[in-house]
Amino acid sequence: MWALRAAVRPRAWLSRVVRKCPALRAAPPLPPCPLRALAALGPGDLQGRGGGGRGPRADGRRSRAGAEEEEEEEPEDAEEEEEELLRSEPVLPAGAQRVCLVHPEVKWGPGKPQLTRAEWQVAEAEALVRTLDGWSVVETMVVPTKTPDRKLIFGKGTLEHLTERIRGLAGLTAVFLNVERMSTPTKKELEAAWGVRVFDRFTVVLHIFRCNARTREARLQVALAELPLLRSNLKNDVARLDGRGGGSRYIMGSGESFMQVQQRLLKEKEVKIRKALDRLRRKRQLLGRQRRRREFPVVSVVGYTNCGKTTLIRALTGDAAIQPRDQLFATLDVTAHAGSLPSRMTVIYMDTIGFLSQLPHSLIEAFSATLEDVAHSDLIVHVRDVSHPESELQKASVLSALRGLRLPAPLLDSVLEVHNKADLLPGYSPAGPRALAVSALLGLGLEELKAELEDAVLRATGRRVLTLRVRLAGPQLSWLHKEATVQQVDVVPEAGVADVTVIISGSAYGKFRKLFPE
Ligand SMILES: Nc1nc2c(ncn2[C@@H]2O[C@H](COP(=O)(O)OP(=O)(O)OP(=O)(O)O)[C@@H](O)[C@H]2O)c(=O)[nH]1
Ligand SMILES: [Mg+2]
Repeated sequence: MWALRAAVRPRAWLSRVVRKCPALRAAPPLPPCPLRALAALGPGDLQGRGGGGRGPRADGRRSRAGAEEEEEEEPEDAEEEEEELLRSEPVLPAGAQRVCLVHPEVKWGPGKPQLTRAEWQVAEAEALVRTLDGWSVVETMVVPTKTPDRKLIFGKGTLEHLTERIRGLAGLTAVFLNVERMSTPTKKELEAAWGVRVFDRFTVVLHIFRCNARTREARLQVALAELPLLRSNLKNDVARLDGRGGGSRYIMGSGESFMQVQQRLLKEKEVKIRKALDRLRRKRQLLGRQRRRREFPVVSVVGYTNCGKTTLIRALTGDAAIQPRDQLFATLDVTAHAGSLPSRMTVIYMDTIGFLSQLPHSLIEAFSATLEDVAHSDLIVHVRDVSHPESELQKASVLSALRGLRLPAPLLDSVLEVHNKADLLPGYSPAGPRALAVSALLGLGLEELKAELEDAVLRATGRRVLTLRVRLAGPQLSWLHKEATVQQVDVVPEAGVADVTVIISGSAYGKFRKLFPE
């Protein structure tokens, strides 16, 4: 869920990212850079950075805004320094894993999750595992617990029974314990008891994010989210060294122990990452301002992960270079794509990162700034996978996350719901207003959706459809072509005039009246 500029990277850089993440499930090969540049223009950067200028301005004119605001100079070695910050070992092992999924079910008490059901949480955890290439769930165990906050999560008897079952599973290589975050001592004890590596949801989601992050901002955000893990690993390493009498020793002449040096290095790394992120964020904000000045209406497409946001944008824009994938968190970078509505009005669709219920907190914190752009859009489209058994719960998590973004009230009130994957539910029709059923995959219901989008965008942006009489000899007609969307021109030759139907913003209409006051 988050917005950022998809930078066009040199090919070598892309292949390095892919190589670093061998565990990602069969992601289709990245298209060559020029294609990617077309598919993933950054917010507002509609000329693309070296991307060949496929902007909504089909007339090939350059935007006015570009020169008006100075771009902040990036320090020369910024990119190199960022690459250095991003260099670290993957958090999960490479290669195939045979996983036992253990889901602690809290049946009662304050720890009982609201709204969710064990089967759904289990299905979601299984989907997370399946997202990683070569990983499979060989056994799923839903294990009751009254004490999820205790060090070992389960009561003594339950844990013994669980350990026996896990130890009895042939060929097991890891356990995915479906808790948000596990402390290092818990992890160590469980690994010792079960004889395989144990991961929590934070680690698994983080690894998926790491594999899917493409842009500098997304990669830096993952690196920031990774720091708590590095800190707890450090404690672990130091405890081990201490056992051998090494961890608390002073490094010769420095007056600092190994632990202190490592902590200082991590702190310095955090400061550098935050600084680099700030720099990229300021750039994004600048691009956003420029985009707003260009006055293309912006439609943010949000929704639960895997609901079909990217597929819908591909269908609405006809941009075949956009790559949807049957994978959780396929989209990690917010990208902008130009499309046109029935009246030929150009809108920018922002593809965003998907929501997940119980997304680990530090990941939310690391990525939340990229959702800033949603707050600046003119309309939000909430895509829902209505074929999903827990579609209502997914809707509730998305709405609660949207409320958390403190969006302007009119934007929140005007959310348009798109009920996607209707092809999987023959005869489906949405209940309630402001909702439309579509199949983004099969292209069903898209014309109705575009018409609805157009109405909603006109309402939200104060644009109007007007028919203006202009003199053919004067500059009005070409001015309108530049500053508004011309829908129709009816020439009245005997009078030397034309009736021009346009979609025009309030400010452009004001300018028109001032320039041509007859
Ligand atoms: N049957 C059916 N499948 C669809 C439809 N729309 C999308 N899908 C499939 O759903 C899967 C996810 O689609 P995406 O468009 O990548 O979903 P997303 O919401 O962008 O996912 P993330 O970026 O991971 O959050 C893909 O396998 C799509 O082919 C639809 O209308 N019908
Ligand atoms: Mg997507």
